[in-house]
Amino acid sequence: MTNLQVDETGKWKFSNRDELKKLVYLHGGLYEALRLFPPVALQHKAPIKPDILPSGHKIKPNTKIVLSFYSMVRTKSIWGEDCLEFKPERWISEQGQIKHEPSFKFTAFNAGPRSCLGKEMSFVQIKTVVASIISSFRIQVVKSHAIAPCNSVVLHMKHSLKVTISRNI
Ligand code: HEM
Repeated sequence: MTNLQVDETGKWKFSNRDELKKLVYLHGGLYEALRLFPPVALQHKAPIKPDILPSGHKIKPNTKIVLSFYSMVRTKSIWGEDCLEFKPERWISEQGQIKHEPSFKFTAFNAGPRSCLGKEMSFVQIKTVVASIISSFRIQVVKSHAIAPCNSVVLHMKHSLKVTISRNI
């Protein structure tokens, strides 16, 4: 295992997954973004035979149950009083290590046997790309820009995201 390295142009170099695991705050920021804005914001399931939900509700076969992941992350009983806040620290333990949450609580990749097969791979890619970009560029959201979610199957931004980009000196 090698340390994070900076190449001759000042950019970070990553040669293996262990190095990416050291970027704890980046991990927290990415998980927090996916927590508050899960790309798959709604999910539906239907039992093939009669079932009883943890709430006690009896469900007939083929009844469609819609789960709102978008609402779950905004529920105090699940994520706490500060559930609406963007807090990367939520994902960092007191020892400064990455903190894990059960997949039935952090549902951005779904949970159970049909959960996302690309979760680990997507984080390797996202972390590598984001770390490379922010080591070279400074990105700031345009203050007057209205940020709003768009009604669609996959959650995306109604007015896109306007930013200014400048080179890190
Ligand atoms: C941030 C990135 C990603 C997010 C948030 C995400 C989220 C999800 C979610 C919510 C599901 C369940 C969909 C459903 O049941 O309706 C899913 C399934 C799946 N994802 Fe991802 N995904 C991501 C990236 C990827 C990547 C990069 C790959 C492949 C390299 C991938 C492969 C799959 C596959 C194969 C399934 C179907 C699993 C099954 O049905 O057994 N995903 N993903």
